[in-house]
Amino acid sequence: MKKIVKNGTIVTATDTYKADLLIEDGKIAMIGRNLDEKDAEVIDAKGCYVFPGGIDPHTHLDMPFGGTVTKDDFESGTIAAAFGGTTTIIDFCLTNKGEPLKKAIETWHNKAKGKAVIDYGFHLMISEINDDVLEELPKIIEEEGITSFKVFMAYKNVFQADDGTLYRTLVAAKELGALVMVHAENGDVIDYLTKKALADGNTDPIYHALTRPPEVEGEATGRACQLTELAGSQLYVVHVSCAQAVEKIAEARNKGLDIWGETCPQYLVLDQSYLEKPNFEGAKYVWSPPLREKWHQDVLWNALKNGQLQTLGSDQCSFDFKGQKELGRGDFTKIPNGGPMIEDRVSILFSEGVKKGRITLNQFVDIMSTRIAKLFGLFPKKGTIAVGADADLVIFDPNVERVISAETHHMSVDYNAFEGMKVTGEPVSVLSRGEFVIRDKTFVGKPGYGQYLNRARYGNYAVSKRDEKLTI
Ligand SMILES: NC(=O)NCCC(=O)O
Ligand SMILES: [Zn+2]
Ligand SMILES: [Zn+2]
Repeated sequence: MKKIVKNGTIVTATDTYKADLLIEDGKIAMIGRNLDEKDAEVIDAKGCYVFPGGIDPHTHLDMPFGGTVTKDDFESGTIAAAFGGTTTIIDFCLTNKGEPLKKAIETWHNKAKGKAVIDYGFHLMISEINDDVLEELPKIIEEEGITSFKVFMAYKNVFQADDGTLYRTLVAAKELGALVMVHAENGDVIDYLTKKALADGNTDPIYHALTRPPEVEGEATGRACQLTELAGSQLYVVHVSCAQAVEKIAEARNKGLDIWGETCPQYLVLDQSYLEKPNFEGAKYVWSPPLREKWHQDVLWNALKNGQLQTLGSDQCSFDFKGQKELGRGDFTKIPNGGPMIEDRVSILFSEGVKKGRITLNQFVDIMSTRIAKLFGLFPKKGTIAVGADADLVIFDPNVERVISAETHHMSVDYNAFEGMKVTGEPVSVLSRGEFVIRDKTFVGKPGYGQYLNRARYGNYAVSKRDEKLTI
């Protein structure tokens, strides 16, 4: 059945205006004033903004890590995402050295299939580059539409790749039309500092932050930028947390390099003192890079405002406090790294960003949706409100005030990192390809409704033959 969204204010990355939207066959069919309501279900968006659905470019659902598995899987994780106004996620597919990449991707498809309630794609972790990997990569781009590769510069002896692997990934990505993503922290220095901290008897959660100082993030970010320049390739730095990393990205962009930066809500509103909470509660705030001293928050907000950073990912990687974070009692290196962020990403950006005058409404849409769609080969199918685009829509009440809490959130973890935080604004209804997933703040979606997204190549490859099929 056709649907018409009426009386709302449409907001895109460039425009804010009052109009109705006609939805047909899951797509936006018409935008205009006083559209004919005949045979259509009318959705009243009075007093609300109508945004393109949020796109979360950074999630870890159902991921084994730190001797356990993230609590949220593709079902609970995508339901929580939808409640928060996100209609697309891109999750990280982990790979194992010596194993075909295709096998890892199959594993990830099996995790998501039948569970996701919104659309999803995958990034692919690159842990080694050899002849087998180089032979497989073009097929993975062609057949799977995975056009972004992730290299970890940290987590020594777990995920960490060496500089040669990063450089060769950058070269391959340039040739193939893919975007290389880096977790930029100097894993070798962290390894030394953590061993030293433990040897000195420093085992509390705060030492997670103290052994990963901002300089190790700045150094790795700068190194990744230099290697990108050398390879003539393109780079996306995930979860930027500090001034030192922003500085390196800004410097590289000023040189004209094709380098992008993402930050996360936790770095914008929480600080290092959270790791000092008593009774081991600091463990709830252990993720990498760690929370920083408060002054870094202003640097990150300014970077979003002036375009030095361009996107907001959640880095959703949730572990219960009880039984999971607690694995690290007496040894902070055993606390599984990560936090539950998928649900509050959009609301925090709106409340702390738009409502507090740090970014504009249109920048908000760009940062949480449009730019991400463009960088990761989903635009204009996703990330905007335009005729022909998927009807992924958020009807958002900008004035409602509420308090974030684990008691009311929809993630399956036993705490919320933003517990007690007052925010203004909330998604009322969320549609994915024209169907309600959230209706009047109630989940009405279906596990398995979410479709896998075969994404277009990066940048100028967007005109290639395969991508023409994806372009509307
Ligand atoms: N961020 C974090 O601590 N956990 C998820 C894995 C990663 O992104 O590094
Ligand atoms: Zn990371
Ligand atoms: Zn991550």
